[in-house]
Amino acid sequence: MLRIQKLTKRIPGGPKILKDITFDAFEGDFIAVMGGSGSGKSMLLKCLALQEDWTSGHYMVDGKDVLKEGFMAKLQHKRQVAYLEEKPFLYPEKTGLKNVIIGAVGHTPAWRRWTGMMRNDDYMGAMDLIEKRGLLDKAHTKAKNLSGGERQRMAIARALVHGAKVLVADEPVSGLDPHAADAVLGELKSLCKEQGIIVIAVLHQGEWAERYADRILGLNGGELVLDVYGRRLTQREKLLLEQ
Ligand SMILES: Nc1ncnc2c1ncn2[C@@H]1O[C@H](COP(=O)(O)OP(=O)(O)OP(=O)(O)O)[C@@H](O)[C@H]1O
Repeated sequence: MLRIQKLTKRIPGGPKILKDITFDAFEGDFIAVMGGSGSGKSMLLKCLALQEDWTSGHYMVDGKDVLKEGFMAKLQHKRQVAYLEEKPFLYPEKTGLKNVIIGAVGHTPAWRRWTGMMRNDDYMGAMDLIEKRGLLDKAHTKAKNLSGGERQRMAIARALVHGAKVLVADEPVSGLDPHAADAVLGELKSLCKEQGIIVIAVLHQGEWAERYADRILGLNGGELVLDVYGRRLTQREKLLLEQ
């Protein structure tokens, strides 16, 4: 379980970008984050993935505040939170499989990334993840020849290769056609329901959020202005995100 208490982020010498954000997330939750441009959505995900320092707040993971723990505990938490970018980088000349195995910068020794050498258990683990994403027939296809949706699903496999329990995804379906977007979001949903992974995804389109997420968090000007469970947003709530 994650408990985010009063997360505040201020850029040194600049304004507060996130202000006292507080919410809990439980195993298997699919949480959509919505808000206008510049409302702080990406910064929230980066803070959750510990890619950005918090100015203040408490980040409770299974009862412990990871911000107060030592370097190793922070590193361990970082490994448990996978960060999926809007357009994840895959090495275009390498196969989907190799990308899944060696692409996770920071988790794989540099010499193995450069040489592409793989251990048998790396291979089996990656193939298993690829198969679960329904991409077995694409495992040996070069990344440059994968469709946008396939690339995104391959990137999901890569994000999970180190056993993440939380997946934060920044606009994972932006630029995809509706069919591919459905496949990606269906994939994220099944990770929540079947494996208990917490997914926190920035989704621009309300209809995706309403169809797939259990809960919608709304940001405006760095503040949490909405926390809505299992229902469509009202017109008034939609306006809160725009003002
Ligand atoms: N490193 C930084 N230095 C200064 N300002 C920053 C920095 N990172 C983000 N910001 C500012 O913080 C605010 C929130 O940024 P963020 O990227 O989280 O917005 P967003 O909601 O994801 O927007 P969009 O939907 O347009 O991607 C913006 O005003 C942005 O300019």
